[in-house]
Amino acid sequence: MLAKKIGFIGGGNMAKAIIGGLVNSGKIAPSDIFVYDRKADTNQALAEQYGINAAESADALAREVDILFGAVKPNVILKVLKELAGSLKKEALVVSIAAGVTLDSLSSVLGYDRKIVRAMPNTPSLVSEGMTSVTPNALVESAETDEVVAIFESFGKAAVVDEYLIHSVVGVSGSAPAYVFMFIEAMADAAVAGGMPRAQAYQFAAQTVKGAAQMVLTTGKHPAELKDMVCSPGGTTIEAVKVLEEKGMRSAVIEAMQQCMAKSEKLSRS
Ligand SMILES: NC(=O)C1=CN([C@@H]2O[C@H](COP(=O)(O)OP(=O)(O)OC[C@H]3O[C@@H](n4cnc5c(N)ncnc54)[C@H](OP(=O)(O)O)[C@@H]3O)[C@@H](O)[C@H]2O)C=CC1
Ligand SMILES: O=C(O)[C@@H]1CCC=N1
Repeated sequence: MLAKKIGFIGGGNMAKAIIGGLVNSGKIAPSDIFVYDRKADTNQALAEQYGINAAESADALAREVDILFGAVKPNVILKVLKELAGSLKKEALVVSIAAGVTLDSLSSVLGYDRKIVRAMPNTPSLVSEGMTSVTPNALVESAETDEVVAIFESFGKAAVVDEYLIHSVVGVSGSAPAYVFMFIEAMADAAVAGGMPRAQAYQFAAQTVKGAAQMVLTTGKHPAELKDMVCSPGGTTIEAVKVLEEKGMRSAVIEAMQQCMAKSEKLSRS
């Protein structure tokens, strides 16, 4: 059990995924989790769903917690953290999950003596399959970094990365569930076109993506070798592979991710 009080400023999609993952892990008591969103109904819904505490204000939450997650949009996070900085406990650690907001800009509003971690999680955290990067500033001790990694590992995988790699992380895991959902939706559409009921099509497509991912993670084989194992000579799969190559699937994915990473870089300069 983690004997720390953890707070969330912002109770939107990502905060909900982390809170859900943490509570489901059983590694922290829901009574040690606090949330403050500017919408009262969001606070109430999260408190009811997960048995956590809804704080009365951002300041009240900041005074209470040992680890504070900044889970508001990148364009407001600096203003929000600046306003509550004076209420934080001296030793409290701040974890920002905002895309494109650098450790330096976070320090500029929280104080250069504040322990800060930049993290980039993703929404599969909600089903305990998250992938999160963790980047501490120089003041964070290694035991504290381990603690933050352990928090994220309670609902998935986590790894420490250098700050310059965060743009790649945004592209390959932070934003990536969206592209995978589009892929699943497109596969299901084709199955529906072939006559399969919609719900069954989603089940077949999603389980196949999950199984293929599991093969990459557990067999140690190159993805190309795994693809070759599916392509029977003169068979069905190679026909699909040919069309995906003709339509430029690989370059579409690479270019899409490069745009995503470029936006992450642009956000960090603004
Ligand atoms: N969604 C994702 O997959 C991922 C998101 N992130 C990062 O997580 C952060 C949150 O993203 P996401 O959850 O998608 O966004 P959401 O818009 O879903 O959540 C943000 C929440 O914060 C609320 N909020 C805004 N201002 C304040 C304030 N001053 N005080 C308290 N609450 C406030 C918003 O309310 P309102 O709706 O009224 O504005 C909203 O409910 C972003 O910085 C994003 O970069 C990182 C990785 C993945
Ligand atoms: O779209 C966004 O900006 C956020 C960051 C990573 C995933 N969602």
